[in-house]
Amino acid sequence: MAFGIPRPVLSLFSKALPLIVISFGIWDQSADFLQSQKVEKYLQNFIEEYDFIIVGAGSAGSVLANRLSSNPDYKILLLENGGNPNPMQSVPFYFQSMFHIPSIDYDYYTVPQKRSCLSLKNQRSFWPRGRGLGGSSNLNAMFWQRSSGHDYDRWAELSGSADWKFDNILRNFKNVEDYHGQYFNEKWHSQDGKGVYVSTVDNTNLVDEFLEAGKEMGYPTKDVNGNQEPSFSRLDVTIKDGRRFGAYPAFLEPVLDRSNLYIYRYARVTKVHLNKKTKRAYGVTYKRHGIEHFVRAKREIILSAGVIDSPKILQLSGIGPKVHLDNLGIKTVIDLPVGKNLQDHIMIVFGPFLVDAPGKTYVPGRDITLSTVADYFSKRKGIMASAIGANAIGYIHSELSKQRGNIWNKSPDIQLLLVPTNLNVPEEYEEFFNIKKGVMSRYIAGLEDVDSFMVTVMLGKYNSRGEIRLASTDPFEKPILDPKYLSHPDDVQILIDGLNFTVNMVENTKAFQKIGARLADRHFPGCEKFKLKSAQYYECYIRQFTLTLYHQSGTCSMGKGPEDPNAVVDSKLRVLHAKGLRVVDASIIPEIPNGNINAAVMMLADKASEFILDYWAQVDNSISRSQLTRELFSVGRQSKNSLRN
Ligand SMILES: Cc1cc2nc3c(=O)[nH]c(=O)nc-3n(C[C@H](O)[C@H](O)[C@H](O)COP(=O)(O)OP(=O)(O)OC[C@H]3O[C@@H](n4cnc5c(N)ncnc54)[C@H](O)[C@@H]3O)c2cc1C
Repeated sequence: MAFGIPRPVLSLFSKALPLIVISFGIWDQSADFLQSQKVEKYLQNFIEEYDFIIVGAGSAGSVLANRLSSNPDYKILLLENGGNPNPMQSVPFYFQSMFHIPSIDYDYYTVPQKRSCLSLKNQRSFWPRGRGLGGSSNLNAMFWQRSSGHDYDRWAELSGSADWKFDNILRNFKNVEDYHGQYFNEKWHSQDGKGVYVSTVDNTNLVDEFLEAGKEMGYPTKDVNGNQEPSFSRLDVTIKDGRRFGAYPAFLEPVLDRSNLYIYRYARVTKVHLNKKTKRAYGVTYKRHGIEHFVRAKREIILSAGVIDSPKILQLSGIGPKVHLDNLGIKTVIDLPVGKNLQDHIMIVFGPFLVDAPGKTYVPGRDITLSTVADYFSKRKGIMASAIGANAIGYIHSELSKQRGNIWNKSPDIQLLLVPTNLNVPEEYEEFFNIKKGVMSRYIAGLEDVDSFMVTVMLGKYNSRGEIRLASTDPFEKPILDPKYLSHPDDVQILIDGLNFTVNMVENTKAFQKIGARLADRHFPGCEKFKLKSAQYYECYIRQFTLTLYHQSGTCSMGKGPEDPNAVVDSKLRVLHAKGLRVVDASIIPEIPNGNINAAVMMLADKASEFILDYWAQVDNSISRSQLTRELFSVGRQSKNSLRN
């Protein structure tokens, strides 16, 4: 008989884990410091120059560095503010234990939200963001979701370019994945050993019940990563042999020996320099181990610092809303809506749903045994080989969406995620999500050892719009983040529909009735005055327990061009009115797709690399190199046919 590791021991372990991570971080940074000293003298005497400078080595930056350095004629510099991925990040089960550790997480918080996040400390949502080679792909929950094709057809509409239609980006999705999941079909997937390794989660607790219940509700079991329709499926993840497989092993590690790819770790970019007259971006300032440097770009600078830091760097460089920059005394070089259009996926962790079927769900403290741990480290299997135990997913339309009609021409607006795990480590949850002390333990009091599960209900379409602004001109100060969660009434209604659907599915389908599944008969703290399962109760739950699913996007939105008041970049991701400057990361997303966005970010980076390589191949074929250099650095005397890029 196996004995569970008691909850206090689990708790102690999750507190000790950061120490191991921090120690590695100190060692890694010191090693980088010593190594950097070798080139420091050289750097002080010369201005370095590269064809392309990529800022940020996250999901997007890693793809770009890989693709652009495939041309040996191009000299690429990749500047990354963090170090190597931490070995502890490879264990999927440690997912949330990696939050708040400065060497790997930026540890951002929003400003207090007005009518949402009520159970969170100071009503502030905690936004972890990954730091280091691989960026947020080192810190994420590893769910691999492409979203609905309709979402990309919408990008094409918003950008005015057919380049972004689903049919025209399917190739890019295939380019970035190495698919070993449950639904291999070469029309939709690629399995060529390149790209991110995708598998299907191997723990199957409650999966049959969930998929059967989905069918009873009218949703077939299908590949949600092919031509997505409203349907249910087991969950695909970026996990290989029980280990996280992020952007670093997929795109950077295989090309570290390319002699034309230079990677500076612990290098934080603080400014992009633009020629005042021509608006050509010609270099960046970065700080590495306390020393400031300037480096020049011959062809392009590409910002891939993520949805928070790319707009921040632009604003610090004078590219942003004039009113905001004026307030801070920054001279506006280009007036653009940088930082606006902030979107996110709100998740409501809903439940607990109790079941009369012992062993069907994970009860930490009972089911995490020494042999679970031994199994993981010897066979890389079991609950520790998944992020939060989540193992199945569904995409549905809200009632609101159905009422508005035409559902076959638009993407499902709700995602459901099955998490067959009891919430019995309340203190950890409070810490992970910045929840007020005691809220979770009050909510689950008495249910700690009961078999139960949760369903996360995710708002697939974000109708509210938030923004990111600088707090000051200090590049090291965190910016002001305001998602304005639930400020649009549709967002509340869609989530209410999602909670309603979930209770209906759990309590009224044969598949779940067989195991006696039902919503626990208790109120979420703060919602006691509402009748359980009423619309008012659901709204209260949603406003109390508003959590992010960490998919912030849209702050340097792609649009139709200079006439589009919402656009920061055009359909080729070039910053409007500038030359030699692109943004390529989650910030260019004009409208958030309905699935987790890592796949979309890698896809868009692959697409951007095609734009860049095609463009420069044409340029190189049409003019000589010396002419090219003259073109790029002529100050105030750009020739008539000067390059738009
Ligand atoms: C906790 C968490 C869970 C998530 N779960 C999932 C999931 O399960 N599935 C999914 O699809 N998506 C998930 N996501 C979202 C997804 O991982 C991100 O949207 C995606 O990785 C963003 O990629 P990016 O290239 O835009 O930015 P990032 O990957 O964040 O990369 C930005 C990089 O730029 C670097 N940088 C920042 N500022 C500077 C600077 N000034 N100078 C130099 N470098 C800089 C950063 O250190 C970082 O490495 C999750 C995200 C988080 C944070």
